This record gives sequence, structure tokens and C-alpha cells, in this order.
Amino acid sequence: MPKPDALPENGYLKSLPVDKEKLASVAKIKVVIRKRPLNKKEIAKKKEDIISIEGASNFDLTEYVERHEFVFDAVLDEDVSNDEVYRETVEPVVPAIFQRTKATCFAYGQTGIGKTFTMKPLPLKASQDILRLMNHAYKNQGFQLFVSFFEIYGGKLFDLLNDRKKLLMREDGKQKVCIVGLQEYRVNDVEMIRELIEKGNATRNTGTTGANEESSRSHAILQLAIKRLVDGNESKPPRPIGKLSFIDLACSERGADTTNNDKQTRIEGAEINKSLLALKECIRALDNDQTHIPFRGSKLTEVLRDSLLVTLALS
Ligand SMILES: Nc1ncnc2c1ncn2[C@@H]1O[C@H](COP(=O)(O)OP(=O)(O)OP(=O)(O)O)[C@@H](O)[C@H]1O
Repeated sequence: MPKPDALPENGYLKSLPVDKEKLASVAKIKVVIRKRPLNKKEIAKKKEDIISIEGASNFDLTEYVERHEFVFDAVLDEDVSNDEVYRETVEPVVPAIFQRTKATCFAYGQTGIGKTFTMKPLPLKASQDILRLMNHAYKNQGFQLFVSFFEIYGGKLFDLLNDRKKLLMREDGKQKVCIVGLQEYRVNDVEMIRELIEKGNATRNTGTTGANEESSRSHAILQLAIKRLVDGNESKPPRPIGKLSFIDLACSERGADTTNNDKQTRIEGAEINKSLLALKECIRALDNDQTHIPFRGSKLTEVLRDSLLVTLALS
């Protein structure tokens, strides 16, 4: 995990509520699996639940299925609540964003697996914790919280909090990515954040695929940015400190699920799969500590180039 740049030592850092042990356990990439229950369609078709988690009881299908074992950083069973998902994934990282860390949390998997269901509650819970820290441990330290929400659809960026206004992505000489025109809202209460998240979700591009009636056809990226006043001066623009990005990825579909899709849905699917592959390549390169990370593989990875170092992936 990259060491966050130290903030000026002025005494208060010592009292930061950073749980170093928990944070170290997040490492560079943490992969958490969440098993979802069978859905109505699967129950109607009398499908069997063939995934078992160590320690959990399940049907004994050993006679019929091949056994594969996989190991992850954490595995959450189908009866685990969204609160527990938050505690296992995002919560340990929240204090670190006050120390110049930029982290990303996303859910990955094929359509209908529960990505949106899992991702939706996380930003609000994180905002609650950020505000709590700003109002207590970091009180009067000049920290401010900003929310932005945009989507990437067909390789183009749209502002979900500004009538889907088209946005441009630029890179400066230092390869710092800037999204020109993106509206950032300064927020200081949870209700305001809830409204912004709801507004963004309602504006998002969804459609129906062969496998999910309300399928995400775009990557939706919600960012919680911490900034800090320069010398406590309200009239100067605050300085960016850290960022938490939440991505609800568009669905990846298996070939077998795409047969009933129309032409537009298939074109969307190809674009989506291309960007998911680029994301996978970046994660693999990061995990192998490679010096070259192929961020330019897609708009998605370009946009996230500064935030992909601490990654919490749910599947
Ligand atoms: N853990 C869960 N518990 C209960 N219901 C769930 C769970 N996960 C998913 N679901 C339900 O399954 C359906 C599909 O979930 P969701 O839309 O989140 O999938 P998705 O992976 O985001 O799909 P897509 O990629 O097509 O957008 C939804 O009706 C959702 O409420």
C-alpha cells in the first residue's frame, strides 16, 4: 500500500483515529466476495444453490458438480447485511483519505450478480463517517467534503448531477487527470448527500439485458473528495487532500446471456467489456507491482489513474 504523504506535523496527527492495523490489512488491493441469494427467476426454475462458503451448510452436490476452491480476503455469505459489507470493505479506509490517500471501491461481476445492490448504500455510509470525523477528530482543521457523480457511457463522460452535461477529460503535464466542467458540491450534512446520490442514480443510464431487467449500461462513478482550506482562508480555493471513489460498473455479460439483446445493447456490451478488460489489466499490473500500469486502455482506467492504488473490489 502506498504511504500517504504526511500532513504538516502540528500535533493533531497523533490523535487521528486511523486504525493502522486495519488499514495495513487492506494492502493495495482487497478482494471481497459477497454471495447473493437465488433470485425469483432462479427459484422459479428450481435452480440449485451450488456455492458454499467454508463453515456454511449447503446442499451436497458433490456427485454432480466439479469442486473448485477459491481464496479471497473476505467472503460474505448471503445473509450478510449491507452494514457488514461496509464494515468489511470501506470503513477501514475512510480515515486514511484525510492523510492524502485516494482509494477506489468497485463491484465486479456479470449482470444480475448484485453489484448495484451492494454498491448503492456504501457512499452514504462513508459520507456519514467522513462528516463524523470532520465534526469531531478533525474539528476546526479546515477540512471540507465535496461530492461529484458522473457516468461513462460509450467512452464518453456525463455529469449525473448536472443534467447529464457532457464532460471532457484532460491530463496535465504531470499526468494529473482533470474532468473539465464536472460539478462538485460542497456538502456538510447527510441529507444533502442522500439527495445528491438519489438524483444521480435517477439520471443514470440503465437498460434491460437478457439476464437483468434493470441493468447498468454505464459505469457510474461517485467521488467523495476531501479538501482543506489553505491557511484557514475561506477566500482561496481549498487544496485537494484525499478521495474515495465508488464505481458501480456496467455489467459484463456472458456470451450465453446476450442472444436476446438488440443491436444497441450488443454494441454497448462490446464497449463495456473492452473497458472492464482494461480495468482487469490495470489491477493485474498493480498487483504484480509492475512499473507500467496500462491506464490508457480505456476512459474508465484513465479517469481512475490517481485512485486505483488502494482498491477494494467486491464480486
Ligand atoms: N445480496 C442480495 N440480497 C438480496 N437481493 C439481492 C442481493 N444482490 C442482488 N440482489 C437482487 O438481485 C437483482 C440484481 O441485482 P443488481 O441489479 O444489483 O445486479 P447488477 O450486478 O448490478 O446487475 P447489472 O450488471 O445488470 O447492472 C436486484 O433485484 C437485487 O435487488
